[in-house]
Amino acid sequence: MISFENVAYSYGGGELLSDMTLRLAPGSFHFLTGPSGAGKSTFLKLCYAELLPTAGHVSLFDREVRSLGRDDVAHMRRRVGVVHQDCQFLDHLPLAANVTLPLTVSQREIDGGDLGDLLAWVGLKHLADALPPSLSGGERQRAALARAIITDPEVILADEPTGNLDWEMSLRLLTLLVELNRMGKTIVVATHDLNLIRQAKAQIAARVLRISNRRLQLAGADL
Ligand SMILES: Nc1ncnc2c1ncn2[C@@H]1O[C@H](COP(=O)(O)OP(=O)(O)OP(=O)(O)O)[C@@H](O)[C@H]1O
Repeated sequence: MISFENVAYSYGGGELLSDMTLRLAPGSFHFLTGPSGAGKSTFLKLCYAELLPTAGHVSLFDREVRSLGRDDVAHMRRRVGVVHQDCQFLDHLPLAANVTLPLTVSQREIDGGDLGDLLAWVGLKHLADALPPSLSGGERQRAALARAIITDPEVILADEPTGNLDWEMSLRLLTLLVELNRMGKTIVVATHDLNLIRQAKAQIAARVLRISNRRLQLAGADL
């Protein structure tokens, strides 16, 4: 699905990420950990071609990202759903319209029943008409997840999706991600929350990647 071969990334100073080699298999579930500023968000941006590596090769669905034109990137992005750390919304549009925005911009539509099912699945059907500023942190995160999966992507990348949530809401979000993985989606979740990782590992065969000293390591079974 996504592969890195000796990938490095630098924002201009020294290398932030160095010599990373990895293959994310279809249907896998990975957590990505590492200290603040280690480069977790940067890693995810490399995964969806928001950034291009400064050395090495990133392939998305067997295509080298540097060879992709603008249309190819747009097409690839539909196959990758991203839940951003800050999950921004258009505040003047109701939640339902925000969730369907990725379809609207590509001039596609969703059946009203399917949208209702999706909102019900994330527990937000009763808030379909609410404006984003009135939503709680947990509601925003679940809306961001619904928006990320409305295009039925094969891969879901989530950047600190439980960052500001209490434990109960974090578990609720984790359950949704686990269900998506059981449906066959490939998932990568960047998180600081080791308890969340332990909880997930009790339910699914999740692997834990750690960025340490610019390198990618596979964390041991102790987590
Ligand atoms: N656009 C940018 N230009 C220059 N430096 C950047 C840019 N974006 C991020 N950085 C720097 O790169 C480093 C890694 O940032 P990144 O957001 O990838 O880390 P992170 O591991 O996700 O951090 P956190 O856990 O705090 O979210 C940080 O030092 C950050 O300041």
